Amino acid sequence: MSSTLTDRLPTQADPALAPTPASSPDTALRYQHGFGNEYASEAVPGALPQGRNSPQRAPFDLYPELISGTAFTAPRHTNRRSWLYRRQPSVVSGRYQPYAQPFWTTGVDRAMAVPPEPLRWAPIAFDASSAEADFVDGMHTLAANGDAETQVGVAAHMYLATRSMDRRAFVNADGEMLLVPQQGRLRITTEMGVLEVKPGEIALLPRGVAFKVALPDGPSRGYVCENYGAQFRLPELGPIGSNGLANARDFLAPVAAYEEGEGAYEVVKKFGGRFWHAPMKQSPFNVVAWHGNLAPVKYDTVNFMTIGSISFDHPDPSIFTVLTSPSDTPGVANCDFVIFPPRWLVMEDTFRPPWYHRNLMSEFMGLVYGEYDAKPGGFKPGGASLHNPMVPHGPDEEAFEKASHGELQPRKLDNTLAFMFESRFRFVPTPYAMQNPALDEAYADCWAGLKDQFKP
Ligand SMILES: O=C(O)Cc1cc(O)ccc1O
Ligand SMILES: [Fe+2]
Repeated sequence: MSSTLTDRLPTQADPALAPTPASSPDTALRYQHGFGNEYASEAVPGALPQGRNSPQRAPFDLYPELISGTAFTAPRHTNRRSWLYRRQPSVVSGRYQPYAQPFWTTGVDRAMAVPPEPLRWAPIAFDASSAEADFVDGMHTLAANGDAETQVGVAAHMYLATRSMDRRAFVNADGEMLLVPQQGRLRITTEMGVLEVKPGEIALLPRGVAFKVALPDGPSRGYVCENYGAQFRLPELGPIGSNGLANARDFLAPVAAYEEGEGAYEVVKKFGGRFWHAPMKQSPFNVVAWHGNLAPVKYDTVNFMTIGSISFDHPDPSIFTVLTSPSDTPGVANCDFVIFPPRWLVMEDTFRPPWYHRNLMSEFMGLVYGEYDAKPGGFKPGGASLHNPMVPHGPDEEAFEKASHGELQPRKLDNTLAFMFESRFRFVPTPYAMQNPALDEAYADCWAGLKDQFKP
């Protein structure tokens, strides 16, 4: 059944709308700028009520529906909600039945014995479980912590998707989803409109907002942070000042777009760690206008204003934080999303790669493209590494040798994008991850040759 999206030009009711930056590849798509703004968008002029949210009858007899991503009483600076004006409310649905998705797990698995040593995976391959899988069925949890019931922790997943979702939608009631594509673009249709992301860009999809994913480039792979905790937000900038790192204006939210075309939908819902599905007679992408500050957004990491040392020493990687999900303890994140983008290294008399270290925080890392300076050989795009609390790690032998003896000219680390999901909670790898042929049994050998070179 074919369907088209009505994506008419924005109207006066779109004050936040500005042209998409020239760097964007999305010629057909339009976006609104900003992070956590009061966005407003109409696919049909006049569809947004003015001056109130729920008039006795909304324009064009649309149904107003409020989606609250935070408690009604959350402090104003964290409060997120949007008003959707739709052809039918979301509650119009068939009955839910259990749905099988065995590779997508939720929260800490206390029965799992986690080795207290560094773990690393080669690129996770498309295997039998991902043949003929869409974004939902192709999701594979590599590691998770916390508990969706108590709204604590995150999971690190890898999607291995070969099929677009057609008349199938997904709703995650357990957490928001931060998508980090590694191979192939994703065209993400959401209740609030359509976003397209390519490797190097990220998408942040709010908890509870229905979406579906099409794959314009065919088989697609990438990483997902499913966040059961407080919503990701921009970090405080402290002495950095009022500009820098990820600037709010570079985040892009979609404009309202509703789907036309006939045919039933299947809605798959993740709810309390279990999966359910229900038939729907209508498309859930039936929102004609919306306003509010809860919205899916995308962000191109080329816009990250990277700050580093211009004197000496290697700074803590918190300087590369794009988004943070705080926990109840100040400064100790439920999860930080940190990137290692192209940048200049200019430090004098400094061992420039990461130091050898142990950390209270747990570090799940992935590589979108290029080489990571601490592991030039062994860490590959599409792979992953996991350094849990107090697990020692650092540059491999090759990186140590080069960085200890190389000439300290200014040097550009170019064509590289690694990232880290850093959490206060230990990541527990899944059986899928621990039994995966990509698990690098020889990871520890990359440090084995580091000799005692003490010369008193
Ligand atoms: O371990 C890693 O590779 C991530 C990391 C990078 C860095 O520059 C400093 C600390 C750190 O944990
Ligand atoms: Fe580290």
